[in-house]
Amino acid sequence: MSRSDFSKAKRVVVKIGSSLLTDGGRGLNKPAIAGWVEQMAALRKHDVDVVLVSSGSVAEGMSRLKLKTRPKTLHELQAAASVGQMGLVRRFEDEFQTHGLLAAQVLLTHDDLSDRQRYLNARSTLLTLLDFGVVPVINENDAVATEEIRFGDNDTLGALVANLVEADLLLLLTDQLGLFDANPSLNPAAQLISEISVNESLLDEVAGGSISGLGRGGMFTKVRAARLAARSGAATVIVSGKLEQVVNRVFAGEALGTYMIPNIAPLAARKQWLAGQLQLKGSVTLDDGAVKILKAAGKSLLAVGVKTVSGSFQRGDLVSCLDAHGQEIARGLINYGADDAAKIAGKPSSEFEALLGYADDDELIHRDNLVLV
Ligand SMILES: Nc1ncnc2c1ncn2[C@@H]1O[C@H](COP(=O)(O)OP(=O)(O)O)[C@@H](O)[C@H]1O
Ligand SMILES: N[C@@H](CCC(=O)OP(=O)(O)O)C(=O)O
Repeated sequence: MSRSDFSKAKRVVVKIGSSLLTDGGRGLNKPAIAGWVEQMAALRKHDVDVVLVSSGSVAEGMSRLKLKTRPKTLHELQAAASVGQMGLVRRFEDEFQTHGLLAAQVLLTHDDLSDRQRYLNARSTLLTLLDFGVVPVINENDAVATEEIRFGDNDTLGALVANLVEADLLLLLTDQLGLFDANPSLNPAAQLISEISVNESLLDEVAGGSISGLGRGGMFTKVRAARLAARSGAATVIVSGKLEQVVNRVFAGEALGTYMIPNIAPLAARKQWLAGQLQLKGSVTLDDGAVKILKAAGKSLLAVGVKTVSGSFQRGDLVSCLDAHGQEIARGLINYGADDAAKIAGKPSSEFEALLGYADDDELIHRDNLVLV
């Protein structure tokens, strides 16, 4: 896909970051919100489905509660988010209404998307809203999201939503012109990267964290988001939400921001869901033979190829498969808990019964539950 194809996109996820929405921490930037909504409404007029992922609940809550700095404790953050979310959705609802559009609030936690059934439920709800012509306004359900079940940043949430609704385009609107070859907030000589493949390993070096105290993930999570989105074939553009008519101009193919080219083979729907799982419960280190077999794709992981097991996980948990250098090569849902996996590591399945007193699946991780990274 090249930039000129963006105009053919039928479904787009627009993510607006905290750094941008909050007018430097002084509550919501209302004129800017009106501007983005106007542009999204223009897309709707051309029958493009629009899903909005908006941050800003904590920042708006801080402003309403007159807190000068971002709260430190989780409960204060959750309280601030609950207060702020009211202002956020109200603002979007009012703005969409002026264009004759309905908005719907959808709050998600990581837990909602890591459970396959709930993932599918969320998908059906979002698709139904789009069928109704409604613009879903999504944020993390901060009021209940504890550390273990948080996305933490909305870039990741935006990418998983792009997977869920099979969007063509993910627009990450932020406070910088795009992704630079170094953090421009720290290095004035940094250069904007106009286009780059999501596969490019350089990305891991240049994408730093957020220093504003408002945003959470910085560019690190935007790069990860672009890679996740690419798994369902979505193109990602990281671009400044401060540019005049930015959404329409990106749609028209103008070379703004950073286009993260999704040139990886898209995964089947179930594997996209697996790839979007973030909470690893442990890891298994493989011998070189098993690494080769997994990389050749399409094969299950057998216990015989495992050298060591670490972490405390249960059957069905997500674990990482590492090579001898500790590099992750795949992740998947494991068929044995950590203690049993350690007992059968390096052994053929014919010995499982003698070692464990029972024999379950032959595979440690079945190929349907395994995804290369
Ligand atoms: N290579 C980079 N290019 C651009 N910005 C970067 C880079 N590395 C780190 N950053 C930081 O990422 C910030 C944007 O991320 P963040 O504050 O999380 O915004 P948002 O709320 O929009 O997600 C920038 O303000 C900048 O400080
Ligand atoms: N969900 C929270 C925090 C999300 C957040 O800050 O994300 P981001 O703007 O992507 O760095 C909020 O609405 O304030």
